[in-house]
Parts: sequence; C-alpha cells; structure tokens
Amino acid sequence: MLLATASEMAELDRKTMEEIGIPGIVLMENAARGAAAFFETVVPDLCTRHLLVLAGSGNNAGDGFALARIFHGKGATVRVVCLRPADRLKGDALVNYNILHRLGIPVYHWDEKEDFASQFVQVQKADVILDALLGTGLQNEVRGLYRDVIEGVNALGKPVLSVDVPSGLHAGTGRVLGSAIQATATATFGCLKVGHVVGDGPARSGRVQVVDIGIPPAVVASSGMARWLLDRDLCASWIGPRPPDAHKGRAGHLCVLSGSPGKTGAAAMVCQGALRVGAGLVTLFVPRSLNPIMEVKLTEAMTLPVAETESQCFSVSARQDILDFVADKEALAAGPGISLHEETQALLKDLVAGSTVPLVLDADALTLLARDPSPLQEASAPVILTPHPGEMARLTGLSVPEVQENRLHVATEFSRTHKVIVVLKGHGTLVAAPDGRLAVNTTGTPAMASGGMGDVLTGMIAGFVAQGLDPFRAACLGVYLHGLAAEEATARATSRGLIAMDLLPRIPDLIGQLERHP
Ligand SMILES: NC(=O)C1=CN([C@@H]2O[C@H](COP(=O)(O)OP(=O)(O)OC[C@H]3O[C@@H](n4cnc5c(N)ncnc54)[C@H](O)[C@@H]3O)[C@@H](O)[C@H]2O)[C@@H](O)CC1
Ligand SMILES: [K+]
Repeated sequence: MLLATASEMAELDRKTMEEIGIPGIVLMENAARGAAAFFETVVPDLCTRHLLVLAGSGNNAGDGFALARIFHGKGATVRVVCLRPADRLKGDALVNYNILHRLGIPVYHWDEKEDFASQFVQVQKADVILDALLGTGLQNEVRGLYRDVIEGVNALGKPVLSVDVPSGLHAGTGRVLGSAIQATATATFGCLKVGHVVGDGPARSGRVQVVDIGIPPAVVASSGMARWLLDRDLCASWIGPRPPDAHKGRAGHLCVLSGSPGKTGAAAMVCQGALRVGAGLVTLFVPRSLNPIMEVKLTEAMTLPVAETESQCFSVSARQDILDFVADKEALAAGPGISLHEETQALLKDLVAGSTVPLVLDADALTLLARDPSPLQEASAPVILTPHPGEMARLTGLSVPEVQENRLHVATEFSRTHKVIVVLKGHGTLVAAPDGRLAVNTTGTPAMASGGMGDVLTGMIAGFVAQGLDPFRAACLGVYLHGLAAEEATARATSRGLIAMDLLPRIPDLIGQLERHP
C-alpha cells in the first residue's frame, strides 16, 4: 500500500481539484461521509451519544464541521468547539462552518486569554470527542491553547476519533510535535500517511481506516510516490512465478562469506535462507580449516575453502581468490560470524571496494564498517546493509535510544549519505534506498528475538538479489517473508521458543502463496 507524506497528499488534492476539476468541497464531503461511516463501526451507538467536535482553522476543521452536520442529521447531540475566531476560517472550511449556524448546531470559539478550566467543561460533558484540530497542515510545535486542549483530552480517557491524523502527530514522520492526541481510531483520507505507520504513529492513531475521497487512481499512479507499507498485495506484485524453463544456472549463484570458530551456524543459516527463497546455487567461502565442518553442516550449498588466519578467521590473502570467483556470480552476502579480526577487516574492505556484484552486508561486517566506513564510498556495485538498532548505533555514532526514537530519519539519512540500501531491523523494519524509496514492514512477531534470525534474513535478501531482483525489492521481499514465516511458525505456539531454523521450511509455501495471489 502506498504511503503519502503531507506534501504528497496536498499535491494529490491539488491535482484532483485543479487538473481533474473535482471541487475541494466534494472531496471534503466524501472525506466526512467516509469518516462518519467508519466512526460508527468504532462506536456503534455513536448517533445516540453526546459528541464534541474539536476544530482548528484549516481544512481538517472543515472535515470536522461536515462531520458535525452529518452526525447532527443522524440524531446525535453535537456541539462544536473551534480554537480560532471565525474570521480565521476560509474556503471549504468556512462553507461548512456557515452551514452549522443555519442548522442551529452550537459552535463555541475559545480564546487563549480566557480561563481554560471554564472553557474545558464543554469537553468534559461529551461522551465522544471528534478531533479535527490539526491534520496534514501541522507545521510546528503545538503550543498554548492547542496543547492544553490536547493534553486535557488525553487525560479524560474518553473515546477520541481523529480526523485524518491525530492532531499533533506529524503526517510525514510519525513524530509528536510538542503534544498529540491519543486517538481510539483515525479515519484518514485518500492514502495512509507515513506518519500513521512509523515512530509514534501506530500507538497514537489507534485503529486506522483509509477513506476513499474520490482522488482518481490515475492521479495517484502518476504521482511518483515511492513509500510503501509492505503488505501482501504489494509484495505479490513484485514477485511472479518462474518461467517453465527455469534451471539452476539461471536462478542465480550467490556467494557467501560467513563463519569463524563458534560461528559456523551463522554461515549455514545464511546459505539455507538463500536456498529457501530460490537462489539456484550457493557457494560458501569458508576459512580453510573449518571446511570439514561446513561440508557436514551443508548439503545443498557448496563450499570453497580459502586462506585463513592463525585464529581460523578469513585472511586478507583470500582476497583475489574470492574476487575472481565472485566476478561471474550474481551476488555476495558477507558478515555473519566473520569475526572482528584485523585481517578480516582488511579483506572486507577490499571486497566491498572491489566487488562487481551486489553486496548484502550484515553483523560483523557492519561492526567492521562502523570502525571504518570508507569502503562504502568506494563500492561500485549496489550495497544492502541490514543493521539492527545496535549496529545502526555503531554505524552512526548515536546511542540505541537515539536510533530508536528517530528510526525513519536515521535510516533514510544513512542511506542517502552513503548511497546504500539500509534495512533497519526491529518492530516495523524499515527499508530505505538512496533514491528515496522507503518501505515499512508489517510482518513479524516478538518471538523473532532469538539468535540466528538475522542470518536467515541476510540469506533471504541475498537469495532474492542473486535471482536478479532489484536490490530494494529484494530487501523488501526478504523482510516481509521473514516476518511472515515467523508469524506462521508461532501461529499455534507462544511468543517464546521460536528458533531461526524453524522459519526455513515455511518459506517456499509462503512464496508460492505470493506468486498465486490475485
Ligand atoms: N481538498 C483538500 O485539500 C482536502 C483536505 N482535507 C483535509 O484537510 C487537511 C489539511 O488541511 P490544511 O492544509 O488546511 O491543514 P490543517 O487543517 O491540518 O491545519 C492547517 C491550519 O492549522 C494551523 N497550524 C499549523 N500548525 C499549527 C500548530 N502547531 N498549532 C496551531 N495551529 C497550527 C495553520 O496555521 C492552518 O491554519 C487534511 O488533513 C484533511 O483533513 C480533506 O478535507 C480532503 C480534501
Ligand atoms: K486531526
């Protein structure tokens, strides 16, 4: 599903009105009617209740005035509180405001200078609050009367139905600007906004429904919007069935650099993750003396023993053998369990700079790049990094809480600055590409908090890359299916005890379901 920012949404509205000729008042009416229908499913006896519409001064307020009229018509007791004087209203909002007076719906204008407590009594008397203070037009920190009202409403604990966006939540970033409404449910217009699904958005928005307000699909299709929620429809549109004459030589050959003493399991999981998403062939580079172990551990994947250090880690002198082998393959996944040995660091540096095929870098490779990110500058092939918040913190020099509080900003900035695809793992994994594409994942479970999950994901993403998928889409599909496999595996279990290998046998079926999805 496409996600819009505030400015993209404004542009969709503008094109619909100016280029297609659908009047703004029609869009506003569609918005209000759609929102009303949704709100009635959230609070089933809504039309017998005492509703209070809180309005600001823009078109969000206009939606609120239209909703006041609609619920008044359905028999609800409705009052409207507007935080701005009437002479600040204009356009479609003013049209809907004027209708309220003719229908005898009470409207109160609050004044910053008057006693807040005596004004707020109006809100306390209501059963349900409709929040139409601020929508996508939110510009800066919420202060003064707006802030007092928002905090007062949140403290009441009554059902709050938000119009488009919980007021105070930034539609583009999901950040609370000063203070934001805690909504029970939100009816949003035209498109889901980025802010509903990242940062504070999911917790603030409650149940969210997208209302079709009549923006023609062609207007959306020609918009160039490139942010998505990773859902089944989208992922299915990015993966088709294989041609009937497929053979392993054309299904992609992935090379894997993974493993060291104590970490041979990581290497096995990367290889198997790749095979389970359909990589035709997988070759694992392995520190020479560990080869007998990997020969036993792996059946379908091949191994290629290469030069090692005294501590059985990858040696820099393996560099040429690896680059020569990789040159006519399709992708290289590197990092899980490769150790932080200085020689391995030197090897990784040369591989990142010298690889002609796309790279997927994870785990120790990320820790090594945090010490010295300069190889990323030299990479000529596409690079995908798959950090968890701790690795992202190391790469950026931020603390883990700083990364978590600004996930969207951190992932997109790192991607843009270093020209790499960033997969920032965690609840609502983000995939950010340097060209501005962004995806937010919807799958996964807390049961995934166990060792080896990341190794399987690295293999899955690299396996898709090896099959020739666009690296951004490969990362998205890997992330989506990885979470889905974990959901499947825990569908009848608890949120504990899932191990990474449990995901593997479920993956082919899930891909099949995507391929067959209408
Ligand atoms: N044709 C359209 O453009 C449509 C717009 N729609 C609604 O219109 C909304 C967007 O309308 P607007 O662009 O008028 O913006 P909003 O109504 O979201 O807010 C803009 C107003 O709030 C003020 N404001 C901004 N930040 C503030 C802050 N921190 N504290 C106090 N006041 C602040 C601005 O000065 C401006 O007066 C959408 O969220 C949606 O609800 C819908 O009616 C559908 C059609
Ligand atoms: K709102």
